[in-house]
Order: sequence, then C-alpha cells, then structure tokens
Amino acid sequence: MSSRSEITEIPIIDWTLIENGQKDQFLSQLRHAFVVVGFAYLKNPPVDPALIDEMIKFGPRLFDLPQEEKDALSMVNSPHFMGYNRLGNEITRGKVDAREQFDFVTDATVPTWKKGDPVYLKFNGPAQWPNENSLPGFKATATEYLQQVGKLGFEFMSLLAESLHLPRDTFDKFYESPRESSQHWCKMVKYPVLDPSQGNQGVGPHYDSSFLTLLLQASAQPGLQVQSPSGQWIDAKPIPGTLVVNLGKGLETVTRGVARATCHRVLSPDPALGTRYSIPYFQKISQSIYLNKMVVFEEGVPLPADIEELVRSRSLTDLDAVNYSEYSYEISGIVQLIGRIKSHRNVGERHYPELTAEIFGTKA
Ligand SMILES: O=C(O)CCC(=O)C(=O)O
Ligand SMILES: [Fe+2]
Repeated sequence: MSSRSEITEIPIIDWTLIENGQKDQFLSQLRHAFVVVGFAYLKNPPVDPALIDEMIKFGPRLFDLPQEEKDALSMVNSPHFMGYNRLGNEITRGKVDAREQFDFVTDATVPTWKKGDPVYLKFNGPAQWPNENSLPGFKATATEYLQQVGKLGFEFMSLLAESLHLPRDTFDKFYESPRESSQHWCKMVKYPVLDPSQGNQGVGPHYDSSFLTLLLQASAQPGLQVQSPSGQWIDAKPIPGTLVVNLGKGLETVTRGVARATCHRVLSPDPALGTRYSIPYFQKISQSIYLNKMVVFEEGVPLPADIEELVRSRSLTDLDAVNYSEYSYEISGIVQLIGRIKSHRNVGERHYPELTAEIFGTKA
C-alpha cells in the first residue's frame, strides 16, 4: 500500500488468526486497517454467539415496551446520560437524528461524584434498567454481553498497541485503575423507516468519543456509512458473525493522528427493508486525564518505517464531522460531557446548567 489509493471497502479481519497462531498476520492487517481506514469488521470475535443472538432478540422487545414504561426510564432524569430517548430527542451537527435509543452501563465500581468533586465525575453512575417483570433476563443478558465485549475491548487495545510497535500495556494508563473497574457502556438503538419528507438522518456525521467502539449490527438492514479519506461514503453493511470496530477521537489524539478516528453516519432504513437495530459498545476512558499530555508517539521521534509508510499513503481531506476536537487542550471528562450535552441538550440543562449555557452561548 505504498501508493495513494482510494478506500472503497472496509477490511475484514478474522479473530481466528489469533487463535491459530497467525498473530503477525492479524497485527499487520490491524495496522493497515486502523492507520489507513479507521474501521474494520472483526470476524469470529471471542464473544459467545448465543449471547449475541440473545442480545439481538432483546432489541425489538425492548422498544416494544409500552411508551409509559420507556418514558419512565427517560435519560433526562440521569446525570450519567443513561436511559431512554424518544425519537427526535438527539442532535448531531445541529440536526435532529431519527433514532430511538436506550443507553446502559454495567454497575459502577469506580467512585462516583460527591460534593466538591469536579463536575465531570457525575458522568459515572448507574443505568436505568427496565422492570425485570417487563423484560425478564434483560439486565443479566446485557450485563454479561457488556462484560464479554468489554474484555474483548481491552484485549483488542493491547493488540492494537502491538500492531503499532508499542508495548502491549501502552493504553492501560488511560483507563480507570485498575482497568477492570471501568464501567462498560452500550446503547440499544432503533432506526425506524421515515417518510421521505422527514429526511434520512438516522444519525448525522460524527466521530466517536474515546478510544474504541465495537458495534453489533443487530438486524439485516444497511444504513451505516463510513467516510473515506477523499470524502466518499462507503456502506458498512451488516455481516453476520462480525462486530464493526472503529476508533474514537481520544485515541486519534494520543497517537497524534497515527491511528484514525473516522467520520461515520447512519441513514434511515429503506422503507422496503424495515426497521434497523444496532448495539454499539463504547469503551470508557478515565475522565481525569489530559490526553494531549499523554501522547504515545513523541513529537520529533521518527515513526517505525512501516507505520510511516501507511501514514504517507493516506490523503486525508476535511471530513464532515467536527466533534471532540477539544481533546487537544481540555481534560477528558469535560470533553466527553461536551459531546453528550451537544447530543442531549435537555439532559445538560437539567444536570449541568452552567456548562450547557457555556456550550450553547446562552450564559447570562
Ligand atoms: O447504529 C450504528 O450503526 C452506528 C451508531 C453510531 O455511530 C453511534 O451511535 O455512535
Ligand atoms: Fe458513532
């Protein structure tokens, strides 16, 4: 890949390479995927396929709960941005997204906010789970799924470090300590078919926040698109037996742009195909660190030759997403809050009135 070539599809990397002793091949594919593309499918991920099926089946059942039950779990009641959002309650790049969603986390084992603590520590805290009688087994299944995907996420980051010729534990210092105490966060998302007069923004162009997203496409409908370096939108169609992996703006910041956060969006499903479901897992990093002061590739030190070659092969243009650029100067917790408040202004106004007024320029 020494010439500048356009990206037309998303690479597929098979986890069985690791299990079959072909780790070097896996690492080389990883290096290419995350330096050049920023997205890959991970085939045969080490997550129990029966558990994945159970999670997929819970999607429609969760959204089919009576509206009052869903509204009782409304995110506006949660300073941790956990819970339910009706259709039309979320904004990306100033435009309304057409998706309904629940955000969940595993129970907190990290200290949560107390009086006198920095405001961003309020971000840690419990989920709002549906009543067990309404959806028996859901909390247990989602918690087990989050544990397995969370474990994969940490292992993936160790492999990514190796693929960049860095020590395996390079990224450990960015998590809560010990990293096993981190909360694991996912969303269950439903994208309904829209009337063409309502547009087609399932979710607008954006970067993800922290280090790593592991996305389970939980139905057969396409919709996810990834922006290539030259600005073309590439379909990331669901492939059964895979998770879609992408990197967030936090990781791009600490690798000084070597590993790419890639702009992506979701188009509302085609009316002929019906509702689309997805379940993204977002790996959480510590709120109390300045990523710009903890870079893993020092300025002025040459990159390893194979990485340098991949970096040179990219021809990056300005893409459509603009979010999370604050990592270059601001503490991580505030950057994450800014992102969440921009997406969910009503939650910001209720729980973080000062920061929300600052973000929207409405401060008196
Ligand atoms: O639903 C999807 O396929 C992707 C969702 C997404 O990009 C996000 O929630 O950050
Ligand atoms: Fe995303």
